[in-house]
Amino acid sequence: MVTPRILVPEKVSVDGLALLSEDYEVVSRPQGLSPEELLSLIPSFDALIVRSETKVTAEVLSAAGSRLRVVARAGVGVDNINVEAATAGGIIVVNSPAGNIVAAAEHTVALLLATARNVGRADRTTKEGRWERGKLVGVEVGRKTLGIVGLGKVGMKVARMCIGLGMKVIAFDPYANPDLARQTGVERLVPRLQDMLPEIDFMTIHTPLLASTLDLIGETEFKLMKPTARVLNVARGGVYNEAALLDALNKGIIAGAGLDVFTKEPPDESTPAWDLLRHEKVVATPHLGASTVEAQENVAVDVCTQVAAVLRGELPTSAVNAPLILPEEYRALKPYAKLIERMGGLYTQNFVSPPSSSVGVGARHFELVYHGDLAGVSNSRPLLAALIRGLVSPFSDTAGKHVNIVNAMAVAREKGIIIREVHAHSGAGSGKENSVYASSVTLRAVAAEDEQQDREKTESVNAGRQVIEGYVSANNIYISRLGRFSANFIPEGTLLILHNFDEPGKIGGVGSVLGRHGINIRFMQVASLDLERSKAGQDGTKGQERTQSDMIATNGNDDSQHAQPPVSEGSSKKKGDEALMILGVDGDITKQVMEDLRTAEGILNVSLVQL
Ligand SMILES: NC(=O)C1=CN([C@@H]2O[C@H](COP(=O)(O)OP(=O)(O)OC[C@H]3O[C@@H](n4cnc5c(N)ncnc54)[C@H](O)[C@@H]3O)[C@@H](O)[C@H]2O)C=CC1
Ligand SMILES: O=C(O)C(=O)COP(=O)(O)O
Repeated sequence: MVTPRILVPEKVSVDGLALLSEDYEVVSRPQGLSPEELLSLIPSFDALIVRSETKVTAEVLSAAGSRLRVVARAGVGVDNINVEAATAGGIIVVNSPAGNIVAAAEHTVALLLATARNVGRADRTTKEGRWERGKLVGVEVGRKTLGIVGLGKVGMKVARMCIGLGMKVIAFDPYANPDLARQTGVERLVPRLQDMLPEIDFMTIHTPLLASTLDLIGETEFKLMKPTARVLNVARGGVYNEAALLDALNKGIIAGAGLDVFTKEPPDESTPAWDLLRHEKVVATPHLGASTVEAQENVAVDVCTQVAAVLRGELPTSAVNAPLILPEEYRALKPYAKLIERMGGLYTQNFVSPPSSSVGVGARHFELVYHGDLAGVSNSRPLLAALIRGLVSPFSDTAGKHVNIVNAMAVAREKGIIIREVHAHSGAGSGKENSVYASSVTLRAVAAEDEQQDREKTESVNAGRQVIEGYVSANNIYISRLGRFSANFIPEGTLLILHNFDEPGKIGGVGSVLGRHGINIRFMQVASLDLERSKAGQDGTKGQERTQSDMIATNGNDDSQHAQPPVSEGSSKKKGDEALMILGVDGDITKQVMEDLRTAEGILNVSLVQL
């Protein structure tokens, strides 16, 4: 038998590699490989172990052919790996979700203090022979307010450490577990990003880099901050818009920045990061967040153990692209799992992430109602796992996608999500329009018990606003209801969902905005207000509750998209005048496209949904 070969084109701790070298041939190139070298070497390897510098593109994965079985990321972020292409090629991607989080959090605190006390400049000028005490007066962090964006594993550690430094911590993360945040001492979880901006003295970001977090902090956000505010980034370059950050520092809109990560690493002269690195008000480090002896041992041991497992034909512990459904359940449940996962993704992106740059706060408790034939499903775990994956994925590059039937409950608990399953044995479908389908599913946000006193919230939930219904027909999946609107579309690809007044000219207006930006429209549909059910205030499900799962999710909020339109006094607009336009599009939907759509006449709200 040929000995499996493992390529390691980065510096990975020998403690991990030692676990592999006895049984496998390990080819280590700690200086790195050029993209061309990687392409030519990869076909003769069974496993690839990388950190953040190697770009594992679709081209690399296709050049690998059928021999490559596993790509391991000795760290957290997998944004340098094309996970979709790996999944399509049957290649398992694993990472080390927790091995370096202490290191990343400590580095954040190091940058916090260095930024507050001008440590970088002081060190440089002192070495140059200057003694500039008067120019280097800093600020204290104790009793100051830190705003954390992204209260996941690293964010939570930073919160604990900074509370220890005497800081007041507030946070924004639509998918944070509020109970855990409270127990940790986080004073407040704000429902919208901009709510915290005028208040904070320091900001630190700990989100992954996703379509929804790219340029999360730009010109508008910096302008809302105090001129004394300082910002930190030990997550990923691109979450702060680098050009806007440079401008904010140059114009004194904010006071300083501590940066470990950049859009291009190392930055070259073509990026604003080049000037940021050299800026007087910036303390910069070359992506050192995870670079401690301890963290490197942890992540190396973690991923090398998993690589060995995969090469032995076993399942790894932290697969980023693990299967959702076991093969035997695959055929019967696959379309429903796909439908429910998409409904979860649609929920999060349509109801939780309203179109404005701010992201809202999602519901914590859901009801998942199986109608018709599906009500008889005996093992619904893959369906629940699909829902968790759909709800969580838009906010995560790894946690969401690695949700599978084994770990779904744990992920749900971590996020504070609770899902109540209802098996509706009232014939095929309970809602009027569902009755034509053999099986359909309703996902509805419900008020959590501790929110029952909150009358407004309870009413908004009772009004049945955060509801999605879908069905499967001939193995295709469809959405038949979105909020208060009856619809019929395939939840796939990039969708723009526009809430508007149903008046002539809307379609032309939206078409011309998209045309101007070179966006191709694949399909378009107008969903009208379902007045009957809207009036009833619910979807009338009279399901017989059969199982109750102890799971789940996030913070309740009303959905802005389905709030009443701003009908002015004397206006002739009535409830029935609202509609949803659902467009399937191809092309890059930038912030500018969203802004232009949002400001188009008669448009009340726009969501960008990627499924
Ligand atoms: N500089 C370095 O060397 C290191 C960087 N990292 C990076 O730090 C980041 C965080 O890592 P973890 O804490 O392990 O990830 P995590 O997945 O545990 O936490 C991320 C959190 O961000 C939240 N989030 C997602 N989108 C958001 C949005 N639009 N607004 C607010 N919150 C949002 C999620 O709900 C989640 O709670 C990752 O990008 C990772 O790659 C991690 C380790 C070392
Ligand atoms: O784990 C992560 O996400 C990191 O950013 C660490 O990157 P590195 O392994 O040090 O290249």
